[in-house]
Amino acid sequence: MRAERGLCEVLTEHGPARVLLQGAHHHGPEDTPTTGDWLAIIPATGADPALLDAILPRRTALARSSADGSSRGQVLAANVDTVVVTVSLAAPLRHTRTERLLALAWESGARPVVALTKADAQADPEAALADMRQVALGVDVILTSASLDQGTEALAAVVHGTVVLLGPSGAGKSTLGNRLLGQELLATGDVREADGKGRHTTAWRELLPLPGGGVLLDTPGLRSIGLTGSDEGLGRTFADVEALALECRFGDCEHRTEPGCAVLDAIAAGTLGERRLESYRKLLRETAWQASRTDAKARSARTARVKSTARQIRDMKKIPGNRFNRGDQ
Ligand SMILES: Nc1nc2c(ncn2[C@@H]2O[C@H](COP(=O)(O)OP(=O)(O)OP(=O)(O)O)[C@@H](O)[C@H]2O)c(=O)[nH]1
Ligand SMILES: [Zn+2]
Repeated sequence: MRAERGLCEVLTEHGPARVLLQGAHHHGPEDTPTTGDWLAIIPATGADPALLDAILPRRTALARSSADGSSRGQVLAANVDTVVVTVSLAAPLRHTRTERLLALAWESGARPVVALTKADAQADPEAALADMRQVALGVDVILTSASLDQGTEALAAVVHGTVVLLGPSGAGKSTLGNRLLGQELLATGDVREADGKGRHTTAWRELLPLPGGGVLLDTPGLRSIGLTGSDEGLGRTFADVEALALECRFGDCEHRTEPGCAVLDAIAAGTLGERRLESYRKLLRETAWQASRTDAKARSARTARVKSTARQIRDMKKIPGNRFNRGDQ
């Protein structure tokens, strides 16, 4: 359920228990339990406390790179199935931020869903919905309003397993979480303003059971998460741009002024928004920087691999009737 220095709280078949982390489990993120992990523990005997034996392999891992620049990211939550990217309609939409969170979700191995919150605060929520569907490709986008009691069931229908809510402060994550839980278990902005404690008072790590099955995972660390040093997640988020880029004449096309650039052609034709390309570039720069910081060699190897694959695909296409050009490659 939660891990603090040297100690973690777990749920066992007999209820909650405290487990001591031994020295061997303090080396890296893979050896440190995090919320959502499955652990093998050595039960307490007599005066001896329960001990951590092993962390089971993680199906998914939401991570951010460590602030000290060390090469391994900090895993903020393990085994998350659904990431609800929460976007408030009460403020101007900032798509790059949404795309960053979508990339992070794909990267983790979980399935993202977008929840548009505060639909009551929008003059034209349907237009915002249509807009978001262009940003969140291949992702369910659900319009919700806690004030109007809208969208909770639709959202509950598309989330499964272990669920986390990601989004900026004030987006309505806690409010939405309470709707999914069917109880006021998370402190929302109103409460925080009333008791004067300010933001981020949800300073616990918890797994809260959802009425339809699964759990809601709420950890404070997830509230300020950024991108980790890999761009697989970006590839999923910007599948439209990446597919076009494969059609560019030059394998290392930067889609700026190059002739035969399929990306620029699509922008000129109005089938790809310019903002989308800018966002893609910005996030690529971020991951490139993160990646070069964490593992420059792996990064350049990957870049070379992608380029040569793109080149091969293009070369094959130039040869009519090429056996590699039948659509099954
Ligand atoms: N009008 C309107 N306001 C809402 C809605 N949902 C949440 N709010 C308000 O938005 C504010 C922030 O909501 P929270 O749920 O606390 O937001 P949060 O994302 O959990 O914020 P942090 O804990 O700071 O990350 C509160 O004052 C809520 O009452 C909604 O559907 N409509
Ligand atoms: Zn191009």
